[in-house]
Amino acid sequence: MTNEFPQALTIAGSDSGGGAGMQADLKTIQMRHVFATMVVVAVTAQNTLGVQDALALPTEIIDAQFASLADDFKIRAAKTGMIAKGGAKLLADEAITTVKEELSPLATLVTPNLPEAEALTGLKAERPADMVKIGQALQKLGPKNVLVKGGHLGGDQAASDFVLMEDGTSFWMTSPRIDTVRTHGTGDTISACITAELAKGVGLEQAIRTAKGYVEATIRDTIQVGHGPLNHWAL
Ligand SMILES: Nc1ncnc2c1ncn2[C@@H]1O[C@H](COP(=O)(O)OP(=O)(O)O)[C@@H](O)[C@H]1O
Ligand SMILES: Cc1ncc(COP(=O)(O)OP(=O)(O)O)c(N)n1
Repeated sequence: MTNEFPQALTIAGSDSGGGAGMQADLKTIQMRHVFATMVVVAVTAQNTLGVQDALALPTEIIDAQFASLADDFKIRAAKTGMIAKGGAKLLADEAITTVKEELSPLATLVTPNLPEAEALTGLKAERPADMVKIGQALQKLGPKNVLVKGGHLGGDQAASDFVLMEDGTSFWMTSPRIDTVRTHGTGDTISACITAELAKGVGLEQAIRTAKGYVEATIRDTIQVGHGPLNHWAL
């Protein structure tokens, strides 16, 4: 008997520009040699400059997509998320409470950027050390593991992310900050890569480290498309 090919799920919105959302997830998961399935929850009119419009899909068609997948696939890891870096309103205010109180406690890992972490905890990060307190506050909401992404600290500080694991251990992942504004889709890309690695059976810490390396490569190896998407072919 052959081993079943690893399968992962992304529950996401569509980005017409192909740089973030479910398109970034699909490209990333494919690059990790995992079969990607998708539940589309919204459609956005978007490009690498920003989000121009968005429409949430009716619950019935979202439920139908889950039912279709359940009938056919053996999904080993799933991800969701839809708040954009630029502050574009992809999630209704009342949904933030749902994310906090109902979704977070179910998660193996949450991967907020700093504006998202602030919305969830009320804590602001001005320097890397503040990210430790944020990680601890987030873990109290119930997710087992927390990855606080530091891309928004800006300035000349390195791109440092803080990880707090279920057993209380923690580690930093630091990479040189690449001097670019072309980072649209980085949040989706790092979490999709983690999801794909988990679907393959890789341990969580290794999956997170692999994803940090992959997202750095997608930012560094630029391609001439529009105003500059990530390069999901990067290795
Ligand atoms: N200019 C950059 N150079 C290198 N890595 C970056 C840069 N900007 C973001 N990153 C990395 O990309 C990932 C996502 O970053 P972040 O901007 O914090 O989240 P989001 O894309 O969700 O807004 C993190 O691992 C972060 O360290
Ligand atoms: C449809 C859709 N979903 C999610 C995002 C957010 O993507 P993310 O990688 O977190 O951040 P941006 O770099 O895209 O702001 C999105 N833009 N679109």
